[in-house]
Amino acid sequence: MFVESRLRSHAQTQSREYARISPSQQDSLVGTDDQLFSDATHRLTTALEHVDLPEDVLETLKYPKAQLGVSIPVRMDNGELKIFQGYRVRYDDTRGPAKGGVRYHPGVSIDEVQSLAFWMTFKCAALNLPFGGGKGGITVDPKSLSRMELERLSRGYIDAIADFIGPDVDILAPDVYTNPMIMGWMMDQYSIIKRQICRGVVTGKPLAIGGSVGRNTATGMGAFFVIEAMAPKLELIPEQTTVAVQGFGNAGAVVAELLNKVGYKVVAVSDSQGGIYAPQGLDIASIRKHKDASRSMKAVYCDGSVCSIIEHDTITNEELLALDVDVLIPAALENQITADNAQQIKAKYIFEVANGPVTSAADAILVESGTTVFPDILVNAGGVTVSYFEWVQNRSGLYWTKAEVQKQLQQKMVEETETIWQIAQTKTISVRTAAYVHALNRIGEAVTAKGTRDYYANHPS
Ligand SMILES: NC(=O)C1=CN([C@@H]2O[C@H](COP(=O)(O)OP(=O)(O)OC[C@H]3O[C@@H](n4cnc5c(N)ncnc54)[C@H](O)[C@@H]3O)[C@@H](O)[C@H]2O)C=CC1
Ligand SMILES: O=C(O)CCC(=O)C(=O)O
Repeated sequence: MFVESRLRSHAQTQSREYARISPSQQDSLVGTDDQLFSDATHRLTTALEHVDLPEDVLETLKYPKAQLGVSIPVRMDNGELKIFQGYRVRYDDTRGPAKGGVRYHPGVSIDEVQSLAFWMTFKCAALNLPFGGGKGGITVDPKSLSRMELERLSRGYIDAIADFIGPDVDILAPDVYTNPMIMGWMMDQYSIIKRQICRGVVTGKPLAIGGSVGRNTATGMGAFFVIEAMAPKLELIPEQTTVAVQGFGNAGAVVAELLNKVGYKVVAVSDSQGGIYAPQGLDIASIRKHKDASRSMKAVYCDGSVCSIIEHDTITNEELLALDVDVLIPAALENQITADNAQQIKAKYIFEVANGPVTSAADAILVESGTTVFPDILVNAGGVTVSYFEWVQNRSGLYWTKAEVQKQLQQKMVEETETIWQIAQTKTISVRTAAYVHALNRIGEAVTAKGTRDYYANHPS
């Protein structure tokens, strides 16, 4: 009875939100292609075998709490009106307001946003952040827009979703192809609508308007702390450890550079155009500098003011994934390692900096071939952890130093890595399943603490 009425409540929330979207979006919201989401929830089913939680908790977590699809009209620079499709999903808010980034990418769909919001729920619980999971996105190629068009689109998105978000409801942040500048526009637009300054509705903002130092590098740095915490247990000696990184953006470039700085041999890096490879190791700092300046993946070595470009061998993203390296770091998009290419993976360890880069079918193949996967909901959680610090700073009005942010981040990442590793060892389960078990136990505790909520059973309408 309880489960039924709770599910009815889910359905009512969703249909109210459906009413605000176009017929074509309704088709996509009900999910014509829900492969990614069913694959994401498969992880939950696996973890459930190792936790002792009431049926109600598990049933509730199979569905997003609320989802919104919007059409965003944007006046383009040439005078034409274009309509973009946007989404926001609040997956679960049992432990606190929903929290998660906004993605701008041509491949964004409701299925993808739902999956990303699902992962955020478990990520925030795994790290013990007082948040639930949310995510948003717009189906757009941001590289094809001018800066003014991008700003109009970002403000239009906030106009469309303003009633669905809030500093105590659902908090936005950057993800693929969004950045502090866009977060600044979003916070400003929300504040205009609410007629008051609302810093806490968006994290990853520019420092000048309430951002936190260290948020921009937090995802890569968090992943670095996870790898460093695991290195002694996995007997990884930096100078003897080769690394390949797919995706050279906010997350991938930072972890590649930090590893390189402490001696790891980063032999390959890539972006959406492909990658470069040097078996003797790349100088990541110089590649990053050049990429920032020219957007192309080349290595530049400078001696004083004289700089020269070194042409390295190029490789495709598929070739990068199959390199014979010790550590592989997918840091681009989901579904990169699937049943089709998992057999070609030679890396001993995969640290998932991207969300969902390894499918569950691939997971099973990797277990067979002896590759250990450290999951996204742990490895890339540094971003949302510093987002939490930013939200706390916005609420208190007291701003932390870079050293404080990094110290707190390191402490959290190392502590949860150790705990999850211990769960995996004790229960003889994969690190991914251990991370879900850890998160599920915390979510279960929160559900129990809130009581039975028999209100729903007594007020079925
Ligand atoms: N930015 C953040 O704070 C967080 C990001 N993540 C995840 O990390 C991943 C990367 O995100 P960001 O670095 O923030 O994005 P970004 O927009 O800064 O960079 C994305 C990078 O991936 C590359 N890329 C895009 N498509 C690719 C493809 N098909 N093959 C190879 N490379 C490709 C791009 O060229 C770019 O270098 C995503 O899965 C994101 O969800 C996870 C946690 C937090
Ligand atoms: O910083 C945040 O709130 C969320 C970052 C994000 O979208 C993610 O961890 O996937």
